[in-house]
Amino acid sequence: MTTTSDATARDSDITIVHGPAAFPADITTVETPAETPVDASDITTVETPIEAEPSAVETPAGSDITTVEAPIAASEKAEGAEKPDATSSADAEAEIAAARVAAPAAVAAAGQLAMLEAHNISAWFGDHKVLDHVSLTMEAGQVTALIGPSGCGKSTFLRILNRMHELVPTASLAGEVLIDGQDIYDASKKLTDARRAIGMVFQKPNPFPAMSIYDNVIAGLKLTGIRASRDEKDMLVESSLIRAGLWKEVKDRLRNPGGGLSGGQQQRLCIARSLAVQPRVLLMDEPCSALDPTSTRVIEETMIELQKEVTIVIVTHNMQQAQRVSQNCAFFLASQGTPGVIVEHGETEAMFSEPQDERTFDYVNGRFG
Ligand SMILES: Nc1ncnc2c1ncn2[C@@H]1O[C@H](COP(=O)(O)OP(=O)(O)OP(=O)(O)O)[C@@H](O)[C@H]1O
Repeated sequence: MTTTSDATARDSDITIVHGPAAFPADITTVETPAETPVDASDITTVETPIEAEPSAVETPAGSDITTVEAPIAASEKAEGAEKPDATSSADAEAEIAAARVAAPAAVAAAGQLAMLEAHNISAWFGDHKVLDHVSLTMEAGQVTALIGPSGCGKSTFLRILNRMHELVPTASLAGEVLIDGQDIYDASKKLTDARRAIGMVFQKPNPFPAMSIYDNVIAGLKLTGIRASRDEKDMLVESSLIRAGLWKEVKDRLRNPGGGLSGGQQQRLCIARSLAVQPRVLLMDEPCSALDPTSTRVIEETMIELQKEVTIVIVTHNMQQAQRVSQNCAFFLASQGTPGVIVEHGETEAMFSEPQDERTFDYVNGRFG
């Protein structure tokens, strides 16, 4: 057990992790061109190298210098922000951090479906407790949907599952997250291993807009310094885009900028980018909330295909979506200023047709939230 936080006093017998201390210390900033065609505000602090020429983003041979800048936006949000922007710089930086640490070993681990377990997770932002002893098993090869009203801690819980919560300077947590029985917060485990194995897709698509579709997919490899031949890269790009359900639409324009794709295509490009580093779990934080119904349907179909090879956890406010894509469901609630808890969890079908708790019944039937 590690204890690195003043939160220790609250739960002295459980793992506490705090703030950016565990963040990689070595920093290389990568800049996004200011004139990016789409949503540059979402990603400007994850700065892409100059004009996004593929060669320009190559990590120097044999080096391990590419990493992420401190989570500036996170500290700003900590000052009373009601809800963090899901596509904040911290998010994008963390995604790059995850990509950064991908290693050939991760590729070797691919194909094994992973079970994720959260035990007694409590979480704080400063003194504000936002989750209270939340436990949930996310079954291997299945989609688990996290549902509940705004502010009940779903995103916080999701970010704890791959150690992104600690990017917020005021954040602390207690509890355990196990991937196939291994605690990702164990002192002997690397932060980077967790982010490598457990990928994340955010609410708004955040590709590098000026970078080509091809280079967006393999951005993680470049940033990690993983060496691959041109043929290997070609195969990885194709397989990742196929798995993300985007290949047919882009195979003839792989050198076009990622920012030129539609919103739904960009989100699938981000999924492909996550898949390229071979995660065993994919966390998706309202991945369709910025998309039109057609794009949403395509992403949902992609998720249904992907669950055969990657365990998926999705936060969604869309009850129909939860029913369409998930086998299991957890209903979070934070009533009247109390920290979020899981009121009920189980098979999605049962949760919607025969909920055991009246509050679940009311929520899934649209009576509040
Ligand atoms: N960076 C932060 N700093 C301070 N408080 C935060 C931060 N992020 C979230 N919170 C607070 O934590 C609580 C849980 O937020 P969280 O985003 O996890 O809820 P949510 O259920 O995902 O909400 P939504 O459905 O609106 O996305 C809220 O009270 C929120 O204001």
